[in-house]
Amino acid sequence: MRAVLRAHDVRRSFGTVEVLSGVDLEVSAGEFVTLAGPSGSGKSALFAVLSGFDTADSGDVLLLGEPMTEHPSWSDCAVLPQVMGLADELTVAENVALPLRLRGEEPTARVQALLDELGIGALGDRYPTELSFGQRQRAALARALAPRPRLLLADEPTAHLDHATVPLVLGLLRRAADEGAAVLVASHDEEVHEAAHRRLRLVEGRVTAGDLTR
Ligand SMILES: Nc1ncnc2c1ncn2[C@@H]1O[C@H](COP(=O)(O)OP(=O)(O)OP(=O)(O)O)[C@@H](O)[C@H]1O
Repeated sequence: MRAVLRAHDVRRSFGTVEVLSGVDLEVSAGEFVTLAGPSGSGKSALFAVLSGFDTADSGDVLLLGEPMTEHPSWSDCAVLPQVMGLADELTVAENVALPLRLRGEEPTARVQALLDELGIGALGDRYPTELSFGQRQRAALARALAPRPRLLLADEPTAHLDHATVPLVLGLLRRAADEGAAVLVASHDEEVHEAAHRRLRLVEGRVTAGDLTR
């Protein structure tokens, strides 16, 4: 398997507190990997660095063998942040279609199919502010999946969802990996970790092989 994402000795401090103290990790094409860790351990801080949104103080982040850039394309790296970041001036369907339009494609049936699979097929014409948090989270996932990204980084993708909806989201994340994406998911949700091929854990600023106890 080929590493799509590789981080080596990544360090990041805020003020005098070193949150990431030499993180090493790799996620390969076709893998669904989860990251656990106590609240405040630095999972979101790590995702910000891994997605190019933030810059490490030192260390390397490589996407497809190249240094991570500040704005990777949605096709290379799609991010589902904890704060969902949908564009409020676009409808849900327009939001999901955006990564396709940005690479010059007309939106396809895939946009509606993803919304349908996530149980929000009737909400495509609404604006994000007219949706519940859980519905917005699903719309943001649809947008991340639409361009079939090589790397998908999802921070707490089930945080606002009810029990019936979690399997829909996990099914789509697994399918993205089965179709060749490298998928890394930070979560406190045991159900998410149970669905993973491999589990990691962030403890005291470093990533280790994880287990189901958080
Ligand atoms: N931009 C920032 N400025 C200052 N401190 C920050 C910043 N970002 C994160 N931190 C600090 O880094 C630590 C890790 O935060 P982070 O949000 O990454 O944790 P987390 O593991 O994602 O937590 P949770 O599971 O609760 O979402 C916290 O102590 C937080 O206060």
